[in-house]
Amino acid sequence: MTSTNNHTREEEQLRVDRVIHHIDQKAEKIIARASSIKESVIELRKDFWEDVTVNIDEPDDVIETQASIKQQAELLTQKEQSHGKLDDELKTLKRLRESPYFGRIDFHEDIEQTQEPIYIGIASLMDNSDEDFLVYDWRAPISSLYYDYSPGEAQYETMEETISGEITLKRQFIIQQGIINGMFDTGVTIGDRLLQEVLGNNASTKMKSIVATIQKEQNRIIRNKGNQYLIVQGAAGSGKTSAALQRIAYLMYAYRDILSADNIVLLSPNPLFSSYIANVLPELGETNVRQTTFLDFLENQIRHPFTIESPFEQMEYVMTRTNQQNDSIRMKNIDCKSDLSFMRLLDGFIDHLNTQDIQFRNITFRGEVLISKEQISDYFYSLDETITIPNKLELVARWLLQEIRDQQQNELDKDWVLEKTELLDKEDYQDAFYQAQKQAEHETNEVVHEESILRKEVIKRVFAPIKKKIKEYQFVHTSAAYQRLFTDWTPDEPPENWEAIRTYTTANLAENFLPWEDAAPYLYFQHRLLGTPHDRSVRYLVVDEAQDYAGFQFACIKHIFPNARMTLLGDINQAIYSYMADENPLVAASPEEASYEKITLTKSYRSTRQIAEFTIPFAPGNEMIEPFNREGNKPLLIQQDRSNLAKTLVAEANKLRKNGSETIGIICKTKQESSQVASLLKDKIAFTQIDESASNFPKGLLILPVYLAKGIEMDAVIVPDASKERYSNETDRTLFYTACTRAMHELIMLTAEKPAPFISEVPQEKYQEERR
Ligand SMILES: Nc1ncnc2c1ncn2[C@@H]1O[C@H](COP(=O)(O)OP(=O)(O)OP(=O)(O)O)[C@@H](O)[C@H]1O
Repeated sequence: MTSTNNHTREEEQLRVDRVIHHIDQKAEKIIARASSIKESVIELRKDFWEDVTVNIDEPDDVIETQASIKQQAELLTQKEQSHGKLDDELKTLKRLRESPYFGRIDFHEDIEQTQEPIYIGIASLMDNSDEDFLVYDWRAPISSLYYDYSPGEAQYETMEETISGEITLKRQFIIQQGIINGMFDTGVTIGDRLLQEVLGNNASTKMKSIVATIQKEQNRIIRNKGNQYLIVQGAAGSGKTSAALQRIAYLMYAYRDILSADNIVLLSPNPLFSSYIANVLPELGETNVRQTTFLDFLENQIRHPFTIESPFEQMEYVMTRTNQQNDSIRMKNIDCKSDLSFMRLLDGFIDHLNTQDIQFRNITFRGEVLISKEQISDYFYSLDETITIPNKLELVARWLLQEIRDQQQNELDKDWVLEKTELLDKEDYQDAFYQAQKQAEHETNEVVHEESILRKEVIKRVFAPIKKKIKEYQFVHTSAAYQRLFTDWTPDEPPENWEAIRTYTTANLAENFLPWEDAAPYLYFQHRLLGTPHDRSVRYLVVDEAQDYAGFQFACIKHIFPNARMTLLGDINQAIYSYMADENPLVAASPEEASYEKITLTKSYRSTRQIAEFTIPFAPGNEMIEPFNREGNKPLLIQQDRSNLAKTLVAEANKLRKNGSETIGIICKTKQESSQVASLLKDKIAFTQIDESASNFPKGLLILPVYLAKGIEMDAVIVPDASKERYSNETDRTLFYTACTRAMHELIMLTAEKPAPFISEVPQEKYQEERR
């Protein structure tokens, strides 16, 4: 990599100046257009009622008035939308003005024999003639050259063809406030110098976009097309989350005519993480996609008012259990319900329900049973066995609605109906009057009375909630049907400990409580029973931290979104539960999948070389991990007396802060340990304790359990108890690995006893040791 000379730099700065001048001119024009639209919007709003013909004397006039209002409202919406678009354009120009581009390639096309410098930035910018690109969007097909090739032979794909040629120059820029502050020509691979700069910065409390330094292997993820499942296994800090977000931005660009932010759902591990990444897409000029956690998703989907345990509460149980509890029924329940074999068991139970045992609810009206659950059950089970349960339920619903319509007729002339008409409001009376008049014109034999119309209105309203419940299949008692699985049914091949699991689950259901491991099975059961109202708006699903989904949970997601394309990103080294490993999609991407591709990211960017070299020897998986070459201090292991813990933590935190660390995480194994450390440090140093409700984290000193630190990063990490007592088994290995790999620049571990066994797997020269 060579620094370019001053002359070239001046020329490049002149181009930046020209582009900025062009941006300013363009912005002025847009502002003028926007203000004229704004004026016309104000006018339209002001004169809205003048331009509308309002006449409600006759029914025909009412219809005309409605049409006129609709037309006027549409005009207003159109104008407001084009104003919104101009506003977006202005925002993009503002971002471009700050830093118009970050890269340049000179590409000599084989066929065209042309060579134009191509400048690449966060959005496209055309010249005045609207013919040539002053800046290419980083997602444009030609821009992939920048990420995929060094100078020399290169090619890129357009929609129609592959274009080959030669890159004769590849240049990177750091442009801030319109000034080139750094400029490098690259000979071999892109980015080292720029990457060094970027990665050497302090951690941020919000994730940043990486468009200027996307690496070739990351670009494969970002621009991946064609496969229904894209599975990314990547070492800690290899840029999985970053690649996922740039991929979303890429998809929104590449498929902009058919895909919007609403069609993409991102499943993230916790609210803290959601807010951590919330700025990336807006920074790139894109709208944020729908983000949810799996817990929120389950809470929204499950129809029974259960209290659902959070995954963190489950983890806390798993990690704080005593030795005697290792074999507890809770652990057995987790094993059983996380496994795909439980899904097969549920399928068997569903088959059984097809012939008997579904629980129904009475349909009541004014305190009386209108159609009893027994009648519903009889009707249901009289239907052909070969029809699926959801299809039979549809037939039942149709039958029930017909019964209700008959009942409506029966009730129509009763006295209570007339009494209720008094509760209708003025408009209803007016409506009834018009309708009566209109019908009278057509019906010659019969006189239509307003009263009968009003009665019908009352009946319609009173029965509306019942009909709604029928349409939502609320006549099925899903939770009672589920309960039968554990009380009245014996599977052909009961899982291990089935008796104990039955008792445990029945007790929880009686309390309306779903432990975390039961939540996905219940949702799956609900979907299989009632049918899946496929959310067709979800076209892409991106699942981050995918290693933390049990086999069952992932299969449930696939069942609910059978047509969505999915990108699953995770790191098996950071999986909390070892039992999930064999069924996790990251490990066992099932070959029977229609179309899947697995990409492995091995280069780790977050931590200094010293921290990465310390963590690699005890990484739980066998995947290769390559540290990025950024220098720092060796990790420090401090052996000290337990009574000195508070003193050492305060001293180390202060030292780190003095040396430039802005975000320092004291990462504990559990919430319990976090609370102990917090009470120890109270009044001795300022800190923020992060719990699972946190949706933001500030700079400074943070105390948090490792499972909430997933996906985020800090300048410095202190592990307050790295002893063998705290971290010993294989699950602890992944937790310890996750904690250490959150550190960008500094890693300090304290122990009062023998250190965690994994540390002894690291060659002694890879860390420093101190006794205090
Ligand atoms: N190409 C890149 N250019 C600049 N920075 C990068 C690049 N790739 C990754 N990084 C940086 O490396 C850090 C780790 O990235 P990210 O959080 O996306 O990794 P991850 O694989 O999701 O990590 P983990 O699994 O440990 O949570 C971030 O600070 C990110 O900005």
